[in-house]
Amino acid sequence: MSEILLEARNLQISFGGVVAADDVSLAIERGKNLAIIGPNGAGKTTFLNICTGWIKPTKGKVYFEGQDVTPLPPRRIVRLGVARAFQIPQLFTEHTALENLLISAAAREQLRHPLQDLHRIRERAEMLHLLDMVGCADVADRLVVELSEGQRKLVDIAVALALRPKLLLMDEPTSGVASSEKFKIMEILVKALAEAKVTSVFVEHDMGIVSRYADEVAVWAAGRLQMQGSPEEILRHPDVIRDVIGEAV
Ligand SMILES: Nc1ncnc2c1ncn2[C@@H]1O[C@H](COP(=O)(O)OP(=O)(O)OP(=O)(O)O)[C@@H](O)[C@H]1O
Repeated sequence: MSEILLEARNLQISFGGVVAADDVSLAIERGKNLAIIGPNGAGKTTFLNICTGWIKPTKGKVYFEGQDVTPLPPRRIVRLGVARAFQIPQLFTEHTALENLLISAAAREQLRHPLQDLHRIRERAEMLHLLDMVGCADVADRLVVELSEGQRKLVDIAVALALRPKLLLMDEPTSGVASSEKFKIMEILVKALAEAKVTSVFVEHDMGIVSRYADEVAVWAAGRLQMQGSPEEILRHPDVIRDVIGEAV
């Protein structure tokens, strides 16, 4: 039986004259990979920012595992199990890949001075396993600044998984990566999410990626959720082809 992990109800927010969320209601099922598609400025990132508590809606609510998380600060929402990965990986570039995961583990365990106490963090084996899950075990001791963009994306996902999330929200996980590498990264990512039993939402502009890796697709336009359904149904819809994709996938 399907179970709702996160539910947004009637979200509303405007920035000046721009309506970035206009009565948005969306339910995310546990265990699914949901893709969000839509033109630039449609409000996709705003939706993720509301779910993580970074932006507070003027109306509407977000429920995570049935709990109203709308008024909570972002760090409390992270602790409940909602993690975020960004279009540009948010990593400490002068630290190694493993150290970045250890810092994440330290944040999870609420250690006060993670950077000073890195060698004392006990979760080393768990972090090495996460790096292995994203195919980056061999670069564990390399500085992030030396890694390829693709490796940084994967390490960034491992850093998010180090928080032991139940839900991972991602803004264009494969952007900035050569198209030949995109599918390889998504393949690794989707496998790692399944192994860690993490539900995901990812904003994506590449319809090839959406059709292959999303279980469900939500279409955004002008701050509104226009439709939601299976990739087969959504990517063939004439309105989606006309307004979002430009041509059939
Ligand atoms: N903090 C903010 N202050 C002012 N305007 C904002 C803010 N955040 C978003 N907006 C505006 O709200 C609208 C929706 O932005 P958002 O980033 O959510 O769109 P998007 O669908 O993610 O776009 P893209 O695909 O280009 O990333 C845009 O017009 C944007 O300029």
